[in-house]
Amino acid sequence: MRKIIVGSRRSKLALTQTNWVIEQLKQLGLPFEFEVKEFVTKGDVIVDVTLSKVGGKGLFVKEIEQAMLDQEIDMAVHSMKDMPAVLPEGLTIGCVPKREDPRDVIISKQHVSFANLPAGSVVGTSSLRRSSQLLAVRPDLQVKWIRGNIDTRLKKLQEEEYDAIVLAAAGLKRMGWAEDVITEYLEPVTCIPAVGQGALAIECRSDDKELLEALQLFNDEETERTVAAERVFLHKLEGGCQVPIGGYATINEQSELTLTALVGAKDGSVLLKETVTNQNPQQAGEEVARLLIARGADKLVQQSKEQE
Ligand SMILES: NCc1[nH]cc(CCC(=O)O)c1CC(=O)O
Repeated sequence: MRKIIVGSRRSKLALTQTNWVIEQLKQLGLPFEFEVKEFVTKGDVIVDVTLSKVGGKGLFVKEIEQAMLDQEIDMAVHSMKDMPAVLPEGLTIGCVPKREDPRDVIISKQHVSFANLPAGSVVGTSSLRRSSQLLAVRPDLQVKWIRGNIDTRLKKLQEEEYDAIVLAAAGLKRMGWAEDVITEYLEPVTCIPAVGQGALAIECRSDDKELLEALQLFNDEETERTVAAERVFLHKLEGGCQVPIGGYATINEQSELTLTALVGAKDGSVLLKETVTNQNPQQAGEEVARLLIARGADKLVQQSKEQE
């Protein structure tokens, strides 16, 4: 039986996700053995600077992708939102499992909702997307940068000067911590999630026909289509994480896809949001990008790059 070597970051969340996927693939009867190989990526080592300053989201996946191209590993499970819009030549997303909760959540020390946080409360996040959207509703709050894995951030909330932090529901649910820690779910109308948030990407080599075919059993078409639309938009804007940028798509009973996307100014002074409905993920992503660019989104992205 072929042994599939699965690369994973060493964080608790990454290993939990990787082992969960392997378990699901085994239950679906895939004719493989699996072995996990752990990686400590640049994104895991550099925890003292804002992510956007050290090269962005690619940091979590690059080394694992190189190992895959070098045939040291065959497959990797990533958080979709850590994936750059374009994959390296020779690699592909072999399957997209069903999406977990896409929402952001507030975890507040005193268990008070976002609306009821006292003026001046300190909210921890290192995401421009989260901070700009939250400050747009509550300009009286103070944002303080926070980095590290989700377990580190939960610890910092208790031990450091934060009144609340913002995290993705998905990571907490996958860890089994959601019930214990979440104070409030933020609906996408308030806080558009990151492109791909809550979804996983199973990456493998484009020429690994045997694995690609087997992985199709674990693909969720609705998630694949919604995430595809979001990622087309991301690619058109190519903002990295230097501007507030978000995108969230859903599919209704008529199988129509609705995509809402957001681009903002770094300081939160401008937030542009557009929604489109289209059957076709590629068209939805392109259309929403076009509408936002017509309103100056590309200039916001350009400005933020010049400021770096
Ligand atoms: N920014 C890091 C990151 N990358 C993926 C997740 C988990 C959520 C997901 O899979 O979308 C997280 C933590 C967080 O944002 O709370």
